[in-house]
Amino acid sequence: MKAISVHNLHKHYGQLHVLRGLTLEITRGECVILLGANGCGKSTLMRCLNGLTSHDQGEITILGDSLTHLSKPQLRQLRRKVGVVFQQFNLVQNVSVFQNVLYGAKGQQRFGLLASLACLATHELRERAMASLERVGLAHKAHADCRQLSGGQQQRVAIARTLMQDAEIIIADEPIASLDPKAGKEIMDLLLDVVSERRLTVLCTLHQLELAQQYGDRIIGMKAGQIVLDTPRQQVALATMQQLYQGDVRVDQISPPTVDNAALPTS
Ligand SMILES: Nc1ncnc2c1ncn2[C@@H]1O[C@H](COP(=O)(O)OP(=O)(O)OP(=O)(O)O)[C@@H](O)[C@H]1O
Repeated sequence: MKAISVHNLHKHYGQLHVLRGLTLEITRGECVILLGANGCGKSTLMRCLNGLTSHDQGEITILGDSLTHLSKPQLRQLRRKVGVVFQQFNLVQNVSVFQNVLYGAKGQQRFGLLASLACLATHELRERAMASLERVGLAHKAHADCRQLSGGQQQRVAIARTLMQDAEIIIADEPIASLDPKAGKEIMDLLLDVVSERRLTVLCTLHQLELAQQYGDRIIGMKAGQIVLDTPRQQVALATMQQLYQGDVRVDQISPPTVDNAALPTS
């Protein structure tokens, strides 16, 4: 079954035509890395997939449900199945780590931020929040203020929050962009471990081409609002991916996937 299906997607911001007939399918359980130069429309696509931004034309189907035909309550329900991890972590800064994770359960049992602050969560939810924090190695920081954490630790909290949410799909928009290389690799390792344990589907944008090759089952490349590269990671050469970032290369000049990759890891 397809986790994500996008057909002929268009999105404008005023006169700016950002997504230009984008079509994409992601099967359940796949880990897909999305590459593309600044401004090509990656974040806009991610936001459309999560229903945070509305699209102008085209069809998005998430876990079998078309976003176009959902009522607002149904959309809210569907959003719970799509966890998001952002570059800026998007944590509530003036509350504890534990409360941030608990907040991932919003929508379950009419549970929201106010309830998390007022400690109204059930025993079961609180146990799950602590187990999520343990899974990301931060149980000992449960009562710390998020502002006291490093960037890598804050991203761990964001991942724990998606675990709490019981998401089936994780959309990660440059999750390691603000981290140093070591912390970035640790976060990618954690994310991919969690994803494989729970058989989740991932769509993750990165700008680090070597990491894309290391972590993606499949690599897709965007240019000017369209998918111009779509290939299993074993079949993509670094040079092909680099073409996505060369400003003077037109969409129709991106090389097709090559199989000349003796130097690339195969697993
Ligand atoms: N809310 C908005 N209103 C107007 N223009 C926007 C808005 N969001 C994005 N844009 C513009 O749409 C284009 C695509 O932006 P988007 O953030 O999707 O690109 P991106 O590929 O994610 O870039 P980056 O790699 O820098 O994050 C850019 O030109 C951006 O300035």
